[in-house]
Amino acid sequence: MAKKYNLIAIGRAALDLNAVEYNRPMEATKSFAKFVGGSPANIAIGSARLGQKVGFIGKVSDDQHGNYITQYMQHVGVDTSNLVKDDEGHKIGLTFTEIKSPQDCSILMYRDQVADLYLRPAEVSAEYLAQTDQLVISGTGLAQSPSREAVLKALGIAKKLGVQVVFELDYRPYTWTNTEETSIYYQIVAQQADIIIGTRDEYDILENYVGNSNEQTVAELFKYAPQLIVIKVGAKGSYAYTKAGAAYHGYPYKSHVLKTFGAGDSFAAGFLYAVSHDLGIDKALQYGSAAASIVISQLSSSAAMPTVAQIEDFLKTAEVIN
Ligand SMILES: Nc1ncnc2c1ncn2[C@@H]1O[C@H](COP(=O)(O)OP(=O)(O)O)[C@@H](O)[C@H]1O
Ligand SMILES: O=C(O)C[C@@H](O)[C@H](O)C(=O)COP(=O)(O)O
Repeated sequence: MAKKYNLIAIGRAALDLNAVEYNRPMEATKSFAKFVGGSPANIAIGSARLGQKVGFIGKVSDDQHGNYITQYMQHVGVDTSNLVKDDEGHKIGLTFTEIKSPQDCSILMYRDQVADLYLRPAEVSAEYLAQTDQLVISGTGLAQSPSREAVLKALGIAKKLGVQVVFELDYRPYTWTNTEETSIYYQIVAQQADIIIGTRDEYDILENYVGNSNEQTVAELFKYAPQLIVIKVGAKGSYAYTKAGAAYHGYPYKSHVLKTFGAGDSFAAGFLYAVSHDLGIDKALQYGSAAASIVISQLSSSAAMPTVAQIEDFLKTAEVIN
């Protein structure tokens, strides 16, 4: 019988405050526009925009910002029954963005004592996870307890129930104490995940070593559960590898780039949509690249997530970056 959800994501839902005045440093930016953010929330929203049935496990502040995030996610069709309100006064995470130029963008995160990292294991429901085909785990959820144990509980339940586990490495240094610790927890989850998605730099963090080739990285991970591994390299595109030995190159598409953040989350939503619909790995990489090109041409990450029709339209005229 078909499950109620194609995908449930676990991790942070937060706020993006995106510079409205571009091409200047943050010090000179006066106006910021508010959007829902947080990598797993962006992936959930992107997936819902693509018509996937989506749920979310997380924690938001018990205030106007938490209300806004919950309401926005409901508005785009993400189930928020397991997006709980913090009862200990923790606040929402904030991400300020700086757009100095389309090539020179950065984010500044305020993530001290943020509500998402206080998600408790007791707030992860096996009944909820039994209703999904896929669980998307964001690496940042492993950064601190009790969120770390909540994520590991979700992983254990998913494995027991045969739910496909996707690990989005989503490395944000702000919330980690040191990279050795990150590597330990990343390896625990990566070795049990069915699909891993991350940038080359994030795999270096996972390995706690800089210098491995993609082939060395995937050969090591394929000794464990993973069946499909995606390694992204920004404007140079992406690579996908299967345990059966196939390798694919995802070409990036030309875009009227406004800013580069949001690329990874939209890529994940597009890629996972195509994988869930058995469209093949080449198509999945095309969907990921196209979704990313669309999102980086707009101010927001979450609000710019494309529909399937937008991706298909884009691909009709898309030009590959060589
Ligand atoms: N400047 C760019 N122009 C076109 N596509 C891009 C650009 N930057 C990223 N992308 C697309 O987005 C994907 C993910 O970007 P990447 O920067 O690797 O991830 P993240 O945003 O997670 O750091 C890339 O594989 C590529 O398809
Ligand atoms: O993940 C965050 O908390 C910040 C995001 O909401 C923000 O939109 C962003 O930086 C997304 O960038 P990406 O991970 O490169 O897609």
